[in-house]
Amino acid sequence: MDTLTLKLQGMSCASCANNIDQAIRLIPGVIDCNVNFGAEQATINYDRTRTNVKIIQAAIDAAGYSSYPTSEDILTGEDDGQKAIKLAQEREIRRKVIVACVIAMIIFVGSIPMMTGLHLPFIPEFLHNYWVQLVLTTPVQFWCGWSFYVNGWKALKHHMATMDTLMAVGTTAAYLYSLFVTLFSGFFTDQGLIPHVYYEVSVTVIALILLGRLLEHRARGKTSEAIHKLMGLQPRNARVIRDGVEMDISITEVEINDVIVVRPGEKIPVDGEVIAGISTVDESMVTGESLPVKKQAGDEVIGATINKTGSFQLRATRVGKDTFLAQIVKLVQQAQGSKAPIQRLADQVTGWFVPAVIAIAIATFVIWFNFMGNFTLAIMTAVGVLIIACPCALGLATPTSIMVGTGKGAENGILIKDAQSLELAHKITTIVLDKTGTLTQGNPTVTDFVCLKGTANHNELQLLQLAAAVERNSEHPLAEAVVKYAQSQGVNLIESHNFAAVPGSGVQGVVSDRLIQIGTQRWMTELGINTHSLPEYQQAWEAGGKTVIFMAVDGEIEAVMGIADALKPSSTAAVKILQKMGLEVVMLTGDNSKTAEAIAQEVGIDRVFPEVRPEQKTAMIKSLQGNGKSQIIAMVGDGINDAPALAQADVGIAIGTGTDVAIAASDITLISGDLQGIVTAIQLSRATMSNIRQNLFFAFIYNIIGIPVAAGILFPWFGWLLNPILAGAAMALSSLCVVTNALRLRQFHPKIISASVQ
Ligand SMILES: Nc1ncnc2c1ncn2[C@@H]1O[C@H](COP(=O)(O)OP(=O)(O)OP(=O)(O)O)[C@@H](O)[C@H]1O
Ligand SMILES: [Cu+]
Ligand SMILES: [Mg+2]
Repeated sequence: MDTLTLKLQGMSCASCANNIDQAIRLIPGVIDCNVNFGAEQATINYDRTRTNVKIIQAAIDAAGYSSYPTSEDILTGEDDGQKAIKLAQEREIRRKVIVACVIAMIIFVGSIPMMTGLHLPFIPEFLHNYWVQLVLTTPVQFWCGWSFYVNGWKALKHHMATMDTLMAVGTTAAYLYSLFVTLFSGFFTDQGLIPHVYYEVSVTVIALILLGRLLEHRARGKTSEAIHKLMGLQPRNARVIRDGVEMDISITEVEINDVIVVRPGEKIPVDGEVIAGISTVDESMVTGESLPVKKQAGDEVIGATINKTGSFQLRATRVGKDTFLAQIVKLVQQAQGSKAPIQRLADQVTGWFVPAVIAIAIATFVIWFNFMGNFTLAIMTAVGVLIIACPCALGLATPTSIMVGTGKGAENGILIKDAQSLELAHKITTIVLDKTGTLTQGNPTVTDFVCLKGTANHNELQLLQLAAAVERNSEHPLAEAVVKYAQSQGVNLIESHNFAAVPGSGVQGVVSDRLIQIGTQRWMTELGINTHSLPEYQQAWEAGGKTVIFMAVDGEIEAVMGIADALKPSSTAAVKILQKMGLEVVMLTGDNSKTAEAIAQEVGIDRVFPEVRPEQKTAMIKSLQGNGKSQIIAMVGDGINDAPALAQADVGIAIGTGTDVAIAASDITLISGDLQGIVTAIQLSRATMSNIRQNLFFAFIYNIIGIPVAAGILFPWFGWLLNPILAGAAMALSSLCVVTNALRLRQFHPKIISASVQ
C-alpha cells in the first residue's frame, strides 16, 4: 500500500472537501482517503499496481479542483510556481472585493433617501433609478460572483451542492427578482403594490462573502506558520572540506560523509557526527529543550540547531529530505492533514447540510407565498435562508485548531503524529512508564564486577573478555554497557559463535569452546544454574537501584555485575506533576523487582510491574485498558521491546532519543526525551480541544439561530425577519471568527506546574 499526500486548490467550503473525497474513493485501487479542508490537502492510501498519482490527479481535476504533490524536500519548500498562482488568485479576489464593495456603497448610499424618506440634496436622484442600479449590479453579479457559478456548476455536474451552489442560487434569485421588478414595474403598481428592488442584497452579499474569503485565506495562511518556521530554520549554505580545501557550497550539494566546519554562532547545516572539536549547541528549536547541550567527538548533532561556543568539524550523516528537521516537517504536515474524531460530527452534518438547506429554502418560499400571499417576502426569506445556511465555518472549526495545535507541539519538541492522538491525550487516565531509557538516562554503566572464583586480576580480565565477546552481538543497552566497561579495562574484543539473545532474560554464546550465558537471576534458575552464593552484594546493589546480572561459564556462575543507570534529572518532577494532575503513574520494566522498586521509590511511583517480559508488556497494557470504565492508557517507552506496547496503548509516547522502532510505533514523540513533555502534550491537547469546542460552537450557532430566523419563524410574533445582507455578514463573520479563534492557540505556552507538594 502506498500513501500519497496532495495539496489541493479550488475548495471553497467543507462540501468541496466531501466532493473530492468521494471522487477519489471512486477510483479503483484507492483504499482510503482523507481530504482536509483546513489544511487544503488530501492523504490517499492506494494500491500501486492498480492506480497511480496521475489517475488520482485526473480524478480531482475532473471533479473541478486542482492538485499538486507536496514537496518532500524542505530545501525547495513550497514550489515557487504554486506560490505565484496563489498570489495571483489572491490578487484577483482582492480586485473583485474592491469593485463589489465600491458598487455596494454607491447603491447603498443611493437608496438612503428612499429608505429614510428624507430629501438629501447631495445624493443624486438618479442613483436610485432601478435601471442605474441594474447597470451597476450586473458586473458584480456576473464578474465578481462568477466563481460561485463556475464552482456551483462543477458540483451540479457531479450531482452535488456546495457553498457556491447556495451563493449562486441565493444571489441570482435576488438579482432576477429585482430585474423582473425593473422590467415590469407596472405589474406591481397595477395590483396596488409598491415595486421594490433588492439589487443591494446580491451586491452586498457577494462583496461580504468575497471579503470574508480573502480575510479567511490570509488568516489560514498563519495556521501553518509553525511549518514555515521550521523550514526557515534550514540554513542555506555549508562550509565543507573537500580535497583539503575549505569551501562554501549550497546545502543541496552536501553529501553524506562530507566533512563540514561549523564556527561559533553558526547554524549547523545538516545532521552529523562530531569528529573534532568541542562546543555547546542550542537545540531548543528542534527538541524544545532550552539548556544548551555539550558536544564533542562522537556526539550526534542535528541540522538547523545553533552552535554556541566552540568550533568543530562534523561528518554529515543525513542530508536533504532525510535530515531530522525534514522528517519533523513531513510528520507535522501529515498530522495537520489528519482528521480528529471530533470532526466526524461536523463531516456528517456538512454531508446533508446543503441539500437540506435548499429544501428548507423551498419550503420557506412555498409557505410564505401560499399562506401570506406575499411573493416579495417569500423570495427574500428564501434568499436569506440560502445565504445564512452556508456550513463553511463548520468545515474550518476542527482542522484549523488541529493545524495550529500540532504546529505548536512541534515548537515545543513534541511531535504529534495525528489529530486523533492530540484529541485523546487530554483524556489519559493512566501513564505507564518504562524504566530503562525512559525514567532513566538509558546509558547504563557497569559499576561493579565481582569474580566468584579467585580474585586475581588476571582472571577478572579474562572473564570480562568472554562477557564482551558475547555482549558485542546484542543491541541491548546493558550489553553496550558491558562492552564499554570491558574496553575501559583494556580488554581486546574477541569473536564468539552461536550467539542467541533471549529477550527479557539475557544472552548466550560460545567463546573458545566455552558456553557463556549472561542474564537475569530468574533466567539462571530456569537454566538450572545455582545463583545463591552471594546474596550480600546483590541486595545492596538492588537496593541502590542497580541492575544485577549474572554470568555463567559452562553452567557455573563465575561473575556478577552491578549496572547503574541514573535517573533523568527531570523524571522525579515530571512524575509528581503527572500525579498532581490526577493521573495514575505506573512503572513497567523487564528488570527484577527489587531494583525496580528502588527506582520507583526514588521517583515516587507506587505501582510497579517488574520482571515483565517484552511479550507481556502488551498484555499488561491490555489488562489495564480492560480494567475500568473509561481508562485511557498512555505508554511511554524507548526500546524495541516497548514497540508493541506503544502500539497497543491508546496513546503511545516514544522518547526521541530512543530507538527508531519505538518512535515508529508511537503516536507522540518527545524529541528531547524530557518527561515533562508528557505534561506539555496533555496541556496542549486540552487547549486544542477546548479551542475546537469553541469553534464548533461559533460555527453551529450562526446556522442554528440563523436558519429559523431567516425562514421567518419569529415573524408571526415579533415581525422579525433576517435581512439577507445581515445573513451574508453573519456567515462571513462566522468563518472569520473560527479562524481567528484557532489562531489564538498560537499563544499556547506550556504551563509550569510546580512539582513541590505543599
Ligand atoms: N544483553 C543482555 N545482557 C545482559 N542481560 C540482559 C540482556 N538483555 C536482557 N538482559 C536481562 O534481562 C532483563 C530484562 O530485559 P528487558 O530488555 O526486558 O528490560 P530492560 O530494558 O532492562 O528494562 P525496561 O523494560 O525498563 O526497558 C534485564 O534487566 C537484564 O537483567
Ligand atoms: Cu460559506
Ligand atoms: Mg527500555
